[in-house]
Amino acid sequence: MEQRIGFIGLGNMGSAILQGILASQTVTAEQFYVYDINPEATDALKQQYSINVLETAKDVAKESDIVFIAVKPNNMSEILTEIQKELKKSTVVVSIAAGITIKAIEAVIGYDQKIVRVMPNTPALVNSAMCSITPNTEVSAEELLTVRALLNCVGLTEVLPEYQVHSATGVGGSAPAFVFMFIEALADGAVKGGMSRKQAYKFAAQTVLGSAKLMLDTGKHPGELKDMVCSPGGTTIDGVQVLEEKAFRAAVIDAVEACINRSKMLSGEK
Ligand SMILES: NC(=O)C1=CN([C@@H]2O[C@H](COP(=O)(O)OP(=O)(O)OC[C@H]3O[C@@H](n4cnc5c(N)ncnc54)[C@H](O)[C@@H]3O)[C@@H](O)[C@H]2O)C=CC1
Ligand SMILES: O=C(O)[C@@H]1CCC=N1
Repeated sequence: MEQRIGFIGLGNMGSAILQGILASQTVTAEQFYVYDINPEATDALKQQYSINVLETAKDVAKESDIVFIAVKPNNMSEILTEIQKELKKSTVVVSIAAGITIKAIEAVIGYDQKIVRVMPNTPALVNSAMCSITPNTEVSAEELLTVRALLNCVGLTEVLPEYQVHSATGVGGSAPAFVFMFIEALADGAVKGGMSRKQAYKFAAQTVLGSAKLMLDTGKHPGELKDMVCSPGGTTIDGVQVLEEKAFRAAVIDAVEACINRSKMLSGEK
C-alpha cells in the first residue's frame, strides 16, 4: 500500500490501530504521519518505529492521504475545525469517535469530503479487533476497500449502515471492558478455590480465547456449544443455574443497551 497514513491522537485506540497496522507490515513506518497534543503519547512510538512525528494536527492533515482522527469525542470539533483547510478533496478522513455522526463531521469539514466512520476495539493491538466501517457517499468503492484493508490488518471488519454503529459500539467497541471484567471475575472464583492469581488469569483468559475461537471456527450456535460443556448431573450445569439465578444474561444485555443509549445520546439522538 502506498498511501500516506495520518494519525491525530495516539492514546489507547489510536496507538493500538497504528501498531496493529505496523505489525502487519502492509504499510512501512515511514508512511505514517502522526501528532498528539501530549508528546509522551508519541515519544515511545518514535523510539520504536521510524514514523514521522509532526508538530501540529494541521501538518498531519496536509501530509496524509488517509487521516485517522483518534481523539476523544469532545475534542473532535476543535480538531476538525483546525484541519479543515488542510484537507484535499481526495483525503479520506477516518473517525473512530464514539457517538460522532458522519453528518456532524460533514457539518464541520464539508459535505463533499470523504469520511469513513469506524468503531474499532482495543484488541487491535494484537491484530484481533472487530471493527465496523461506515463510509459517506463521497467515498468510492476503491477507497472503502483501502480503508478496509488497513483495518483488516488489525482484525475483522464489517461494513455497516450508520444506524447500526450504536450496536457495534455496545457489542464491539465497549465490550472488551465487559470481557475483562468477566475474566477478572472467573479468576477471582478460581483464587477463592485456592489457585494462584497468576495461574487463574492464564486459565480464565485462555478459556475465553479458546471458547471464542471454537465458536468462530466451527460456526456452531453458542447454545449448542454451552450444551456440549454441561454434562448431565455434572459440575457446569450447577454453575449455569447460578448465572441464570443472578440474571447474568439480562445484566449483559442491559450493559450493551446502556452503551447503545449513551452512543445515541452522544449523537444527539436521545
Ligand atoms: N478506547 C477504546 O477502547 C475505544 C475508543 N474509541 C474512540 O477512540 C477515541 C480515542 O479514545 P482513546 O484512545 O480511548 O482515548 P485516549 O484518551 O487514550 O486518547 C486520546 C488521545 O488524543 C490526544 N489528544 C487530545 N486532544 C488532542 C488534540 N487537540 N490534538 C491531538 N491529540 C489530542 C490525547 O493526548 C490522547 O493521547 C475516542 O473518540 C473514543 O470514542 C472507539 C472504540 C474503542
Ligand atoms: O468508552 C468509550 O466511549 C469508548 C468508545 C467505545 C469504547 N470506548
